[in-house]
Amino acid sequence: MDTENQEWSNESFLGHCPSPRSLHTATCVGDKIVVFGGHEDNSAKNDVYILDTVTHRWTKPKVFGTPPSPRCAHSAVLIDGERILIYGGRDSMAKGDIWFLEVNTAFVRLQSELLNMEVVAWSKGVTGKAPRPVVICGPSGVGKGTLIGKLMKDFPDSFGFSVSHTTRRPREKEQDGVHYHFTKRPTMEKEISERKFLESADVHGNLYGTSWAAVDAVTNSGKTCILDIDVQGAQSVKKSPLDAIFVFIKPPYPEEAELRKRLHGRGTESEEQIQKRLQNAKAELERAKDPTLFDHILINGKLDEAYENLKVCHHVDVFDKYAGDVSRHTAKSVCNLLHARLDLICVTNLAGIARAVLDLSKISGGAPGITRGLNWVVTNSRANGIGNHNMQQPSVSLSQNHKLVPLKPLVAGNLSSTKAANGFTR
Ligand SMILES: Nc1nc2c(ncn2[C@@H]2O[C@H](COP(=O)(O)OP(=O)(O)O)[C@@H](O)[C@H]2O)c(=O)[nH]1
Ligand SMILES: Nc1ncnc2c1ncn2[C@@H]1O[C@H](COP(=O)(O)OP(=O)(O)O)[C@@H](O)[C@H]1O
Repeated sequence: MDTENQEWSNESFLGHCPSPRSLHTATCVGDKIVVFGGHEDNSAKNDVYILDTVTHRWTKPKVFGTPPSPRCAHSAVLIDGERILIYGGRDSMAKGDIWFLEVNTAFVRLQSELLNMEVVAWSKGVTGKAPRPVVICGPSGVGKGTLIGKLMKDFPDSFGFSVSHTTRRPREKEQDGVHYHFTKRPTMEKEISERKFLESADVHGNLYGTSWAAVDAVTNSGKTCILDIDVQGAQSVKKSPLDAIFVFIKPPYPEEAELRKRLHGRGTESEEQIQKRLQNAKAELERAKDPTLFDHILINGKLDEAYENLKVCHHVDVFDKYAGDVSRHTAKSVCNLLHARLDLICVTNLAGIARAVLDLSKISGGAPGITRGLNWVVTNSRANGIGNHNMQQPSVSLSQNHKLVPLKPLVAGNLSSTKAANGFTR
């Protein structure tokens, strides 16, 4: 439809077009239209297609991250020209989850430039302050594996390990898929060139890397993701949007002698390999002095003490997880919320019974990890007052036949005036 001349035309298009479908969404992003999901022949879909309205060409973009489950009848709205928020929908059951399809974030632009193709990236939306991933670094033999093992054993429901890929040979007790994904160098190099890795590095003569899938598997389960990677990897992750906490583990003095003793005690490396690891340890300890990289430096002298200290680093985050709890919101924070109206999305069911506002003003993270900091405010639209709010996710019935609507900015001025531009009263 030419909206200037008010004329319909039947256009032809090039490229890889989506199969016929219904109940999908088509979201305008500049000159492009991004189509997601929908319904075809009794099954829901979760694929993504992009139509360039200038060149009239369809493309199936390269997709990073784990996509949401197939769905139709969902809602979609573009946020800040960068990412499409996808809410709810259904396959055989109604859904109330939130996803972000990043179409123009820094991460997507970089990947698109590197691959010279259309790229999109999925990130799961999480309400409240979901736990931040934790990157653990330290020289070989310092006790990273031992400390992480204790944490995972004591808190299996809270922490999940990002299983790296490596080209080194498995040690006697190591299991493929649990400690590492053991692979061959040509295979890993090919996968790195296909951009399946968040970061990778040559360490002690072997390739190591964290795949997007490894991080997604943990973050999508809602657990805190723990990454055991070297300092080069930490530097790459620092530049990514993963928003992690960085912990460096140091040996007690004399550092080199202690590492040598522990590596000999572990008995998993040859003398030559131990020498190489000790040599690299010097550089790693030096790099750890960079005050911009690490949030916490822990000395693993007495194991129990180091473990208690490590738990303190994590506890900060475990408590953060609950800081966004609905019950903690006060009337004051709702007023603040109204001031951040450009960041709000309204969800209304067609029966008009209930209305929910999703506050996006505090979101953080994003692909390749989750997007955290979302908050729901449910209001009773009949009462038309945000005064009798409660903070909770809409019921699943709200997840059908809904629409996502970006709210308009408030009129300038004091909120205590009787009525705001959108009809909400205080
Ligand atoms: N960059 C990067 N480093 C990794 C990864 N996985 C493990 N490493 C690091 O590689 C180094 C060697 O690990 P490993 O062979 O298990 O030996 P260990 O450190 O002596 O237990 C350690 O510094 C690990 O932190 C990864 O995915 N990426
Ligand atoms: N605090 C500690 N004191 C003494 N030995 C330790 C301590 N922490 C770990 N170890 C031992 O040191 C060796 C290396 O530990 P490991 O966890 O494999 O190190 P990393 O994963 O950093 O290479 C293991 O044999 C482990 O039992």
